Amino acid sequence: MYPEANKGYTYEDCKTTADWLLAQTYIRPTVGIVCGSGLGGLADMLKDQVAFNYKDIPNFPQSTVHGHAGRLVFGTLKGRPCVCMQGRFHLYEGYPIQKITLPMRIFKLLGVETVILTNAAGGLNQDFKVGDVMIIKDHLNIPGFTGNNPLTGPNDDRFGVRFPCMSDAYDRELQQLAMDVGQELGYGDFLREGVYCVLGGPSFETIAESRMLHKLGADAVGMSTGPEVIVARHCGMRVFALSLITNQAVMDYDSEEKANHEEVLQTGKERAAQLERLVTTMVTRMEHNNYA
Ligand SMILES: O=P(O)(O)O[C@@H]1C[C@H](O)[C@@H](CO)O1
Ligand SMILES: Nc1nc2[nH]cnc2c(=O)[nH]1
Repeated sequence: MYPEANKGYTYEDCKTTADWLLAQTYIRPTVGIVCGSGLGGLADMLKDQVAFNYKDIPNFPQSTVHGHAGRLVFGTLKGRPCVCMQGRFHLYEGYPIQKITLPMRIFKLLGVETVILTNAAGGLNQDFKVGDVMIIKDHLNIPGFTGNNPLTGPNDDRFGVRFPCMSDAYDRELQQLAMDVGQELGYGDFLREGVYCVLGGPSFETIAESRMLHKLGADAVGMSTGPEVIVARHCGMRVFALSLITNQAVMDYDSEEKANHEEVLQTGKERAAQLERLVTTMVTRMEHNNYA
């Protein structure tokens, strides 16, 4: 009924991977974290680490992008059991969309209840500056507009319903928590909120494309996160996501700026410490407030 290309991993495939991981570590994570480009330092915050190279995990794809180490790290953040992807997968690496989102289903089967995703993104909102941290309140999933949605293909009800709602994709309590924590830590000057737009990449946007995306309501543009959020929500996990604005999308024909991956990684390095503190504090508070 469905073309072979749209066949994702089965429930049993996902279970094989999750059971393999559960057999290798006593840590039972309730929080899953995904590190964006240049933001892998988040994983180093975990204590009592048990780490796996992606190449050693059954069914797992490999990281091919500089700034994505390709390690799955289990550990604790202030006592709370977590699992952290130090490196994610992207459509432009050539993986089918079901493969880049597979880790979300593995998270679910490991017992994860809340997913925190980070990414590097280009700023479209003219009020944003490089180094700003944008709490994602919604997304535009452009690959989905052309039928490239990670839930395409047979639906397995053990994961979730055929037609999942996405108007509540980004958990509002967790957005508020991030705002509160950010203000307390003195990050108010660079903390923003907005709409993230996913494109397939790997080419950065033309000036006309950036202008169009801005007109469509996007505040930042990137190459990930949206598909992962769809799969995480499909299987009932709470989602919080943020973008580090690593560069300004070029919107002006007189501009001399040129988007490049080195700048993306450099901005990640410069903001890493604050981002790590924000996420760590949020995870601690989630526990106190019985989030998750
Ligand atoms: O994994 P993320 O979304 O953080 O990575 C972004 C998009 C591209 O992979 C890369 C471009 O510099 O950064
Ligand atoms: N598509 C896209 N992805 C990014 N990741 C980091 N910066 C950018 C950008 O400007 N555009």
